[in-house]
Amino acid sequence: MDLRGKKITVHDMTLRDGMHPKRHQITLEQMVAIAKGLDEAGVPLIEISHGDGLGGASVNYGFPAHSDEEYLAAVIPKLKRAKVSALLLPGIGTVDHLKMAHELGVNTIRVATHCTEADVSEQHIGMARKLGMDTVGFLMMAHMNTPEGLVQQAKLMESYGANCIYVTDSAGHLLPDGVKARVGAVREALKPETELGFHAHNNLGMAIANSLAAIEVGAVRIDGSAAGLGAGAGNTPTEVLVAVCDLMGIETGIDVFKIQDVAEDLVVPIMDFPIRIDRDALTLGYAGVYGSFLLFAKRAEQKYGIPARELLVELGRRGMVGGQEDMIEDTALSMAKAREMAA
Ligand SMILES: C[C@H](O)CC(=O)C(=O)O
Ligand SMILES: [Mn+2]
Repeated sequence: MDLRGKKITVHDMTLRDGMHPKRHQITLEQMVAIAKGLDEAGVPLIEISHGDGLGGASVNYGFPAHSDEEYLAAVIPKLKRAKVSALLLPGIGTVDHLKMAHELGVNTIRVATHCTEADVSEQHIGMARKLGMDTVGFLMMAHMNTPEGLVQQAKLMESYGANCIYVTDSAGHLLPDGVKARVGAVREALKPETELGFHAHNNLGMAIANSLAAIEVGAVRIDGSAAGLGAGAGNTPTEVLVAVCDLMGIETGIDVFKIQDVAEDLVVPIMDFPIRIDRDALTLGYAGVYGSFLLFAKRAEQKYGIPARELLVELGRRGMVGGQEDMIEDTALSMAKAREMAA
């Protein structure tokens, strides 16, 4: 594929999706150091918030080391060029969170919904646009909708005021043809001025290939994460994406070696465990399960003795989606009881 001359905006997820494997415990010092490193490497847009978005601090999603306000207030003044985005899931984040982020200098708001529920994003997208923010609609678990279905959802978000729509492979389940079908269909259906983005998870080892497939059919914003720090087997590693793009003649504006150093010197040392495609992360991709369920399933394995892999397969079979985190423990409990009865 010849992608020479294309320009993309790399959007870094280390300090938001990376909060999942850190159990939302990144310190302010780590956050500032990594954000400054990303900025110096030329990353144009950096996402900062609880892993589940603004307002995610809760029993259901986990309490972070610091509030969204504290992270944003610590990082934003330290950046020279990079802009900051925040994720917001309606139902978790409120319009007040959105206003707080705007007041602290957040440039981009990404309003995330399940891929069949764009209608719940109207209020937040409308408010972000009213505030003059770069406003993105983020359709999660995109493998669970057809290209035609995604087009309808993307059009809704566009009609509410989003100037960019993301196809989000939350489970890392898509293969390049599936990415092309979805991103390509959405590209054809939206206004030419509406940008398209793609967010990958590397659970099947396809994050780079899928990101290139998305660029091929019109995505201009691509998410990455330094050293891949993100839910499941992580996101598209930003440093690998930048190197591959450089070789292919795709412009990112990011320094190939500086971003490697951020990954190696600042991000790998803070990992609580290696971000890799272990059997559980692979099962997320294989069974099409929401990336951030991984640690919940591993915890349930410890508590109820149900192997995380079996639990994840069952969650996939039941079609569980983000927001149903409380059902993970319920499912493990019922599987454990069923085993006890059968014994
Ligand atoms: C709340 C999720 O972590 C958002 C995301 O990054 C995804 O769906 O993938
Ligand atoms: Mn993600």
